[in-house]
Amino acid sequence: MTAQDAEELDVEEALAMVNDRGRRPLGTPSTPSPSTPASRAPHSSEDTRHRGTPWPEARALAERAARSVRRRTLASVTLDDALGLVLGAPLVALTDLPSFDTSAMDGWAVAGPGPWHVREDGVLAGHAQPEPLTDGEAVRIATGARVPQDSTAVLRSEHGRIDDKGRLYATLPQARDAARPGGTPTVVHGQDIRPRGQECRSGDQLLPLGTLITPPVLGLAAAAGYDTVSVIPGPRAEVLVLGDELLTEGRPHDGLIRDALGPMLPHWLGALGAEVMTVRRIGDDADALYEALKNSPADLIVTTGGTASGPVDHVHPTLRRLGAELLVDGVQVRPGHPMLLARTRENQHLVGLPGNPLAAVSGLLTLAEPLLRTLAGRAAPEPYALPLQETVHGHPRDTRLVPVARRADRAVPLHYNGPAMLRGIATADALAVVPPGGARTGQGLELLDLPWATAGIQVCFT
Ligand SMILES: Nc1nc2c(c(=O)[nH]1)N[C@H]1C(S)=C(S)[C@@H](COP(=O)(O)OP(=O)(O)OC[C@H]3O[C@@H](n4cnc5c(N)ncnc54)[C@H](O)[C@@H]3O)O[C@H]1N2
Ligand code: MOO
Repeated sequence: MTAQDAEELDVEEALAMVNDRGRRPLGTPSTPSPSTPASRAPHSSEDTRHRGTPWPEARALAERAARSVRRRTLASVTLDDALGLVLGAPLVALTDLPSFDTSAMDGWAVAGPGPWHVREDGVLAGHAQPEPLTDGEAVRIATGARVPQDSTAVLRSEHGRIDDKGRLYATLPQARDAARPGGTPTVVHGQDIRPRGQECRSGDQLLPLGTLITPPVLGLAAAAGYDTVSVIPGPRAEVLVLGDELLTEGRPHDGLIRDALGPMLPHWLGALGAEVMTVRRIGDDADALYEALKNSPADLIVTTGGTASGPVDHVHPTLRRLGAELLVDGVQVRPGHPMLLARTRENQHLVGLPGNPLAAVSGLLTLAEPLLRTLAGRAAPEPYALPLQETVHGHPRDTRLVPVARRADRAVPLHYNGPAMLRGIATADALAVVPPGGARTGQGLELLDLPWATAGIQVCFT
């Protein structure tokens, strides 16, 4: 595909190309067929209605919900704003790299066999094109400087010696000639010259559409001549923290507790590819929630708390009042089973995370991760499994997500993994997917990596 073809793609086409390359996680069934309306999936059987959607299916539904979102246009952003986004067009070299024959070392550019007469002037990086050399001539040259035309090689400064008559001799330790009696140390043609176009020619595709823009991608784009890059815009997310019992500072007191999700979620969502617009605390006020949902311009609204059926659990009633379509209403996973996914209006979704903090993490990785990843055009992570260091109890019917640390190619289950606890996940590398009934020592379990555990930079993507 040419750069121009790529410019003409819209986001949906770009996403289709990216996502077709994606792989499904272990144990995830194929996405429900397009003929099965997502809205019916949670109600497909009595059992499901009662207990929620099976965990793998919930993830597939979240991914599929993102694919139903209308076409968005690709954006052109400066390199400063591109980190963590995905290339919306292939990165095509705008120049040869290097763009001129370049000295790879500090030393002398030399022409013909030595010894050489050293010219008075020198050549520095960024300077004008030097005069060509003639055989028997050398000129001082710096790393990164343009090599004079007709140079044979660059002789490193530590491999040359200038005699008292100003003549340069090679003192190459590795020169084969030098080992022979009477042999003259010489230089190999082209040595320590990086020829123009060695890395790429102008027009070469350096990276395909769909590449995650990491720090080295930014560097490569700059080297290849880019000021801006075409990207799939990050989905905009809004976080609504519910609960009258939440404090935003100080120690818990009088039955009030600190909001643990407000400080955590925007960064986590950012690491998953979202552009977080706001975090709002709206207490247990059903009207405030309704207004916030009705007026939100976000692609994804994430609520915390209020998903169960207590007297102030307003999420379900408010979604009904809005006429939202519930795509997932409860998931067969522990913790976090009351989590939900709804289509609030065309092209806008809501993920309802349970209020218990680890249950909220479970909802984040079960529903928000596939949705955001797909909207952002990121490829699904390569599925992988590690053997368990020790037995983990399972839920009789539901999947369990258990924080684990990776130690010497084993998954070590962490304690303090109750639904209300963050102490275990705070030192975890991943969540292990424990099948119903549990898993024994040595059994291989699928792991969902935490974004910063594998690529620390991603946490800075917000
Ligand atoms: N009758 C039932 N009660 C509950 C069920 C159930 O099935 N039937 N499920 C339980 C499970 S499991 C979970 S998980 C929670 C989910 O509750 P909600 O999503 O409605 O959340 P809340 O009731 O608002 O809060 C639960 C818990 O978490 C604390 N919380 C809430 N927000 C935060 C926050 N931002 N930071 C820290 N902690 C937070 C809140 O104070 C509660 O202690 O429902 C069970 N009940
Ligand atoms: O789903 Mo709840 O997190 O089990 O406590």
